[in-house]
Amino acid sequence: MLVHTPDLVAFDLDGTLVDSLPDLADAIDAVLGRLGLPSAGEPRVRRWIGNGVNMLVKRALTGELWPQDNPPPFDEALTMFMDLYEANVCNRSRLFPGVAEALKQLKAVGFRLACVTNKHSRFTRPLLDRLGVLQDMDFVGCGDEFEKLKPDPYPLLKTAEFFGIEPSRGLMVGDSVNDVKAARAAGFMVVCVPYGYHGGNGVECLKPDAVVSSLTELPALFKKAA
Ligand SMILES: O=C(O)COP(=O)(O)O
Ligand SMILES: [Mg+2]
Repeated sequence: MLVHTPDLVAFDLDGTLVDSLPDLADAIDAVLGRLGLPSAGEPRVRRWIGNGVNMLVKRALTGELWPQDNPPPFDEALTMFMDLYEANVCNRSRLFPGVAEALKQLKAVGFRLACVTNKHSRFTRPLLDRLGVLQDMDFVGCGDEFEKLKPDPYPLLKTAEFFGIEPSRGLMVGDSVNDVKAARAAGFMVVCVPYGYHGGNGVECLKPDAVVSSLTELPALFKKAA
């Protein structure tokens, strides 16, 4: 349940708006292959998405979820991944069901919409554009454009500032612990989708204000709010 109807709805990208796993996994496996390392495959890459591109590449090189240092050959692997994924950012990636309709509907009734992602700007706008939803966003903030990534509240606080709204009037819609922690620390409301890349446990464990199985359920949720 939401305490009130939001003035601003900020969406996470990977695992919330877009099922980007197939293209991310293909690019990671291509990098690993070029380095003579065994491929990772979609189930493992799924768990590595969400903390930005540097962390994704580190995780792929080490196989660890929380690697300490930059493992060699990190710089080479990162450059390779950036170029490969940028060139193949939307081969198999698709909007999750209901996303296009929900964004158009929310926009039509006057909500301000943003995409606040840890994804790099080299991938984010081209991907949203290819999937036909970039024009629905009043603001797009990417991982490399903020001083800190989610779960830090900084990206959401900057987004609220951009719109000139109180953080308590903002809603974050996301798929992972990073989104919930960022929203709570910023003072945003938070709703989760269960279909994304949230690791092993269900999103209910993250204690969001609500869980929606499709973004098309958001308007009904807002109607019930004060
Ligand atoms: O890890 C990433 O690059 C993107 O993650 P996000 O869109 O879920 O914030
Ligand atoms: Mg996500």
